[in-house]
Amino acid sequence: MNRLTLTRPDDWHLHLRDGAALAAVLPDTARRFARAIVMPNLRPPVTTVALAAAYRDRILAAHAATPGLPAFEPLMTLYLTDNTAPDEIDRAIESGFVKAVKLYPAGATTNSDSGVTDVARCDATIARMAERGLPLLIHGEVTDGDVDVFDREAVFIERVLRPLLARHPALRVVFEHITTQDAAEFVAAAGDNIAATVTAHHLLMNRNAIFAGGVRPHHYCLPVLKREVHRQALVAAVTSGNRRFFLGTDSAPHAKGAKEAACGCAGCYTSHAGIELYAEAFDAAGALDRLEAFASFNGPDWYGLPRNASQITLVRESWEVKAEQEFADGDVLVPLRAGERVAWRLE
Ligand SMILES: NC(=O)N[C@@H](CC(=O)O)C(=O)O
Ligand SMILES: [Zn+2]
Ligand SMILES: [Zn+2]
Repeated sequence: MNRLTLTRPDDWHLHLRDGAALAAVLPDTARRFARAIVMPNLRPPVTTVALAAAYRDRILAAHAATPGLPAFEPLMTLYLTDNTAPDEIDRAIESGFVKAVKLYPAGATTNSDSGVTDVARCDATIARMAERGLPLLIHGEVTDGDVDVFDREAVFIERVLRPLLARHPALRVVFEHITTQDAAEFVAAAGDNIAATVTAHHLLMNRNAIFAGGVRPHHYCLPVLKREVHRQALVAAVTSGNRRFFLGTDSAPHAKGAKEAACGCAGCYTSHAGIELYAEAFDAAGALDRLEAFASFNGPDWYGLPRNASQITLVRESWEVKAEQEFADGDVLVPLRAGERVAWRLE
């Protein structure tokens, strides 16, 4: 197969940032994806429906400022804090544009300082979410100092996620950017209320990529890349036909200077090849026929939204990724595969 026409996909986990950075990265997403679940980890975080409405307007303005882009709908999220009130959940549902609430364990990842210190403190608010069917999107890593960084996701399942679901069995959860066999098996064994997003970079790389010939800051993201056995388990999960796994790029742009530093930021930028990289991963697994469900059907079906009506076409024709691309504040960003080739091209 050298040409692949798909229902236009959606990105169920995306960082668009704000201001000039937003304007710089949004076109890459809008050329490929009709909708995206937009992460709320701005500074300050998007903690209320009012802040989400204003952020949504800035995204739509950035979209309108680039002529010729296909239509794009941002699906907004709220950043859960220890102080998020149950009423905010009602307001989120009434808004129509807030589709989920995001749980960042405090200190787990980029801009998570205002995150949740102990999820039990949020029980009343989470109970309201379970009652009203608003999904909780989870960055599933513990931050306890006694836990090895490569084990943070697996330990999160036992210490936090299972107890949370025991308290709220009807809660709808997306286990975000899963990176381990443990998480893939947990989701596969769970009920219909539990789903997961998987990034392209976790399908394509294992942890060797962080140290290939020297330290590679542009391959550092959270949760960090894992062993090959885990990468294989993720590929098996997304190509299994299970409808509770769907596409979420976790494209997370940072300025080049912030990545190439003594203490570099976590996040891989992948929106420039947001669907093409997944095509490579599915192709390598001999499962291109499963890509459309993963990229374009499973997400909207789980969220209860219509599938997109338009299509995109990918061709098996390699192209070279730019060494860097425009970002913000006079700095550039370094996209994944910078200076190297991607095997599939968007027509
Ligand atoms: N994935 C990352 O490594 N970074 C994300 C945050 C996140 O999704 O955890 C970011 O906002 O930069
Ligand atoms: Zn995360
Ligand atoms: Zn993310």
